[in-house]
Amino acid sequence: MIRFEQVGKRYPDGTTAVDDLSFEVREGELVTLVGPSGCGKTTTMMMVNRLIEPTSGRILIDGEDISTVDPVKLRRRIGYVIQQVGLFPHRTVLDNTATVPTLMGWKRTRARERAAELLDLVGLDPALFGSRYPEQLSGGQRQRVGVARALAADPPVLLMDEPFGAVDPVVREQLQDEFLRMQDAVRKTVLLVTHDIEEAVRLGDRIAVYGQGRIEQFDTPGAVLGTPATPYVAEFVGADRGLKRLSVTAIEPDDLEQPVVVRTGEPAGRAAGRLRGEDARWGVVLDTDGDLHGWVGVDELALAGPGATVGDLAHRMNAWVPVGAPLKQAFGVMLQHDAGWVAVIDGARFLGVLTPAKLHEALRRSVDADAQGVARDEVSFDSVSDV
Ligand SMILES: Nc1ncnc2c1ncn2[C@@H]1O[C@H](COP(=O)(O)OP(=O)(O)OP(=O)(O)O)[C@@H](O)[C@H]1O
Repeated sequence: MIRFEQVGKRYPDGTTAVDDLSFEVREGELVTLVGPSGCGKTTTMMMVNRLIEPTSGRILIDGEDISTVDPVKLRRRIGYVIQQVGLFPHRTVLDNTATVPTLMGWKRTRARERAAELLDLVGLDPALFGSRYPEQLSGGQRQRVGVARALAADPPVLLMDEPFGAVDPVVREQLQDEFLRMQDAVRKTVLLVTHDIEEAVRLGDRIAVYGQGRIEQFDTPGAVLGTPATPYVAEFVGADRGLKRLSVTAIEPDDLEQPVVVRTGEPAGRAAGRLRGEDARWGVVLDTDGDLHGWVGVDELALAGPGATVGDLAHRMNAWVPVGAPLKQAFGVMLQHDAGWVAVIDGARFLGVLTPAKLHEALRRSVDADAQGVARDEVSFDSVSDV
């Protein structure tokens, strides 16, 4: 969708801002550009909407060389969100959001309807916020309006330069979550600049890690954290990259252990016998539909009077996570409930339990998969490895 072919930018004073960039952002993909200050991220982004012209190479959008496209027309196809947001102070939130459709000649009512829809999408009630002025909003709300405005004309491409940079960490995480949910729905092709590796990992389908003026690694968050391509990348992503990797590795059914399962209706004595037979100190309790009910200890089953069923003695299971959740979430739940394992469910159905040993194995598996899995077929074009 957006393709950089050996793109370079050299300023008249001799500064090389970027050099020989080659990579591609696929349709509907979110690529984050991350790196230290001054490494050329913003320059890269501004070359896409021709606010900066490259001095070598070319950029294609949908196969079309953008240097041949009228910049004004080009920018209509490209939403642009910047940190300072740049809302017009004397226009209401609704009118700010309707700016681009209005410029494009939409009828006023249609532009405003669209703006209201967009405000809703970014979590601002248009009835409440639409008539306010930017100064009557919090920083996070202003950022949201910035995103709504960039999406108003439904551009296929979105450029975002530190879009969540100006807010505190809690609001920032909230905005990131909301943005991810929204991106799931609208599937824009997004280039997002950040200097924060956590943000890059959290948001990116793939990440471009910049060194000085060039890309050191272009890959999935898991691969960048698991197998950094160069010592520079390893240092940039941080010594705690193993921990960060927990957030991008999903729990899979193969990662799970199968503990002894007892049923709510089963007599306590019989269940105790089964658990002892398997040398288990506890069992997972499922109801008749196979849904997770709780857990029960072998000793309490053994001590129960005649006529007691497993269901009478079962404890609620608080330590559970859905399959597909990141390992980090499972680890967090283990710590929160001081549990040696967590149940993993699919809807209500019990799939198995994740133990610390299995968690470690899962992490190992994903590191190995990324190390061998140079299944990244487009590698030759993805990486700028010839430097
Ligand atoms: N007009 C200009 N003339 C000369 N050098 C420039 C000009 N604009 C930018 N540069 C230089 O190009 C390099 C890349 O700048 P760029 O703004 O792309 O970096 P960045 O990675 O976005 O940094 P930051 O995270 O600090 O915004 C920097 O060294 C910068 O000083």
